[in-house]
Amino acid sequence: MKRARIIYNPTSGREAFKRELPTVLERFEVAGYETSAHATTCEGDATRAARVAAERHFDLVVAVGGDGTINEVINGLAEQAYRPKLGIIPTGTTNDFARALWIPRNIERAVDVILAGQSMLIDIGRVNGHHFMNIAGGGKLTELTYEVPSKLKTMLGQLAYYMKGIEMLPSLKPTHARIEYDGTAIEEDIMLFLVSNTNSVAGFEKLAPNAKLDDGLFDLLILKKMNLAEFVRIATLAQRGAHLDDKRIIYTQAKHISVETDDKMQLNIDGEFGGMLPGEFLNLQQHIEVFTPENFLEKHHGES
Ligand SMILES: Nc1ncnc2c1ncn2[C@@H]1O[C@H](COP(=O)(O)OP(=O)(O)OP(=O)(O)O)[C@@H](O)[C@H]1O
Ligand SMILES: [Mg+2]
Repeated sequence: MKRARIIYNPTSGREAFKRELPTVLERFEVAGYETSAHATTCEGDATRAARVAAERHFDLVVAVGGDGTINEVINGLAEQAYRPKLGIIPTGTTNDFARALWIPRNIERAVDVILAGQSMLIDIGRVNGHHFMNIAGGGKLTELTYEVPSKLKTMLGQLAYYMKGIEMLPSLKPTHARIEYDGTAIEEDIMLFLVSNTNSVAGFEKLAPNAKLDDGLFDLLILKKMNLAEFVRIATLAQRGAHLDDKRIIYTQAKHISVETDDKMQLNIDGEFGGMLPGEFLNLQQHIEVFTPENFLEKHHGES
């Protein structure tokens, strides 16, 4: 019999999962999985639980929560020689990663996707010993993702980011950076940089339009030095993916990226604080096998 481990964060965004847990367990059992569940108790607990599930050779690990929980689960799996397949039930606040994979937010529908059994191997990133599935980056504005309190995100959604973003605008200033990507070296005064694996970032769905989940490459987006008005204009353009032609933007793809800055710069990993730069980013190609909806796979295969 196949074995599944459900790892759920009881504190993520919508706290409705616990009520549905018996139904979900039942559905996995009926589908032929011997299934157990673990409620996370604190930060880092999902990483431990996922590592144990890999060591015990579970067939399937289901991450239930937001991007923070999925990131922790992936960090538990990534260094293991045997890695269970990954199912996702998005019950977080923003759910960027689930959105990028077209995984439905409805719990029953998300279970349907896992039990339908269609999966793909996706790339993940590693920087300074931490793994990420969505995005990493640096620059004052990227601190938004963890500066905005969870409660406010739940109440206001995207609006919470805008409010906090506007508050931070006056403090944005460039720093001198040395960036190397696959053998090319540049030096620039930059506002921020993003190393992305998916095209869905903090609600900007066209920020890195060429990002593919399994090509072994990151999309690297760099915003050069600019004044406030230019910054606001580019942010507006980015909403509809019209920012890439601007001369203050560098947009390229690479497998290996390193970034070093003159001023202290925090590293953001999948929306959480990830220590300080410098950073060395490496793409681990097709490293995790994740269940996705059939229509997403069709779109994906159509493009590649
Ligand atoms: N029992 C717990 N009590 C407090 N925090 C927890 C507990 N279990 C897990 N956590 C932490 O909660 C953090 C936030 O969870 P998660 O990212 O899943 O939800 P979210 O922030 O609401 O969603 P999103 O990231 O999609 O906006 C995780 O980084 C995790 O470390
Ligand atoms: Mg989170």
